[in-house]
Amino acid sequence: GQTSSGKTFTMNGSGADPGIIPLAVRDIFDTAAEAADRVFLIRVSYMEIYNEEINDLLTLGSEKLPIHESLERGVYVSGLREEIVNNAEQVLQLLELGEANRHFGETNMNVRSSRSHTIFRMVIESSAKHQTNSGDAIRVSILNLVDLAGSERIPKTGADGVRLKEGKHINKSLMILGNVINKLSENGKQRGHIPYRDSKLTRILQSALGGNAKTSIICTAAPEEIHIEETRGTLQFASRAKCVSNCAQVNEILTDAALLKRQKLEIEELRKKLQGSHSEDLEQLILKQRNDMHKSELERDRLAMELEEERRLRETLEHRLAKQKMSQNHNNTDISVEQFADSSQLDVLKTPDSKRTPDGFVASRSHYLKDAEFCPIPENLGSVADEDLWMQLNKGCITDLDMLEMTSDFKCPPSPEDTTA
Ligand SMILES: Nc1ncnc2c1ncn2[C@@H]1O[C@H](COP(=O)(O)OP(=O)(O)OP(=O)(O)O)[C@@H](O)[C@H]1O
Repeated sequence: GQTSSGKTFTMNGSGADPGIIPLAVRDIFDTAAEAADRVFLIRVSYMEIYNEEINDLLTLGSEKLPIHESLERGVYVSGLREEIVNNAEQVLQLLELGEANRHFGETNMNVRSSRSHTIFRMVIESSAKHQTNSGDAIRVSILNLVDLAGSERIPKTGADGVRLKEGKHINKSLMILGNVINKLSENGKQRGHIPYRDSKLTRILQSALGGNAKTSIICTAAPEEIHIEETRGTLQFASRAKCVSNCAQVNEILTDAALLKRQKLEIEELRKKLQGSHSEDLEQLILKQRNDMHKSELERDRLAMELEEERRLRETLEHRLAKQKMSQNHNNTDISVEQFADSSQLDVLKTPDSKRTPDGFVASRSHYLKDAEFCPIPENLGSVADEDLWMQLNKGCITDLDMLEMTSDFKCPPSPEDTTA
């Protein structure tokens, strides 16, 4: 608002009618007292920007403090005194001290015109009294209560000399504040560069204007018609400022211990999630491996049974061969087993067509020895061999009798029917 429209009065008020600053201070301490589960540390500072220079209002004779910027603290005024306070009264006393140090000047429009912008700052830190799952996080809030010097028309204020110089600085910084607000109120992509650095006021209030902050602006206007231009300008500024939208979040600072504790919790949660997501896959894998193992066991049992069967068969045959050999040794006229050295002949022992007798073996198979050389018919038998007699003479060594019929020496006796005919 223009000069003498009531900005300082709105912020400070009077004894009987306290302004925003004393009301806010009391409110903060009341709220802190209600939050029984948290401990608070509150610090205050009070500065003014006079002729584009920063003065500490809580330190007598302090002038021209520089602005610095760091990753940890952001933009800050170096060397500014910060007082730790425990109650509202303490703060109000400091405010009084600051007011006494502030630059005021008499103009045609205001006998006690603010010739500087002031920033009263409260830094409120809090942490949980008792340790919680979220660790020892410290919440940090900063409350800036700003009283601007009023814009002024030089002819109206009648400023000259020092007042004129002050007025120029005031107007310039207010114009830059207007530019910053205009830029911030533009659509995100069209915003472009925001000229925070063009004035100390906007630089210090950078985070409060367009950063992680909630900002309230009170505009004051003089009702007289003569000030209509200034009132119009004030209202234009207000309508632009309404378009700025910020996104405020809770600021937390973590101590090393709190950070470690949080990270441990996060790791634990992630581990649980990881186990949960893999358990189904693992179960399926285990099930498949069990099935495979079971199949392998069945196959192994089957092979073992086959092997056992083979072994038993082999033993039986070896046993028979041994017996047959002994039998052959006792009867030289019998066919010797050695005659069957040819493996193809030995194979007949396994053929299903073999006529099995406990002590005998099959001498031949028709498809192995087509001429039946294996079974010379004994001389005393003549041309016809009776099956029983053949077996008797051969001591159990029987041959394929069907094959005998095909030998050249074998003459089949005529059947009784044929003889009768
Ligand atoms: N609401 C109000 N009730 C009573 N007095 C008021 C009110 N608003 C302003 N005043 C009085 O008007 C005068 C000018 O007010 P104030 O100094 O607050 O104006 P300002 O906008 O801060 O001016 P400047 O920009 O020049 O500092 C003061 O004497 C103040 O006490």
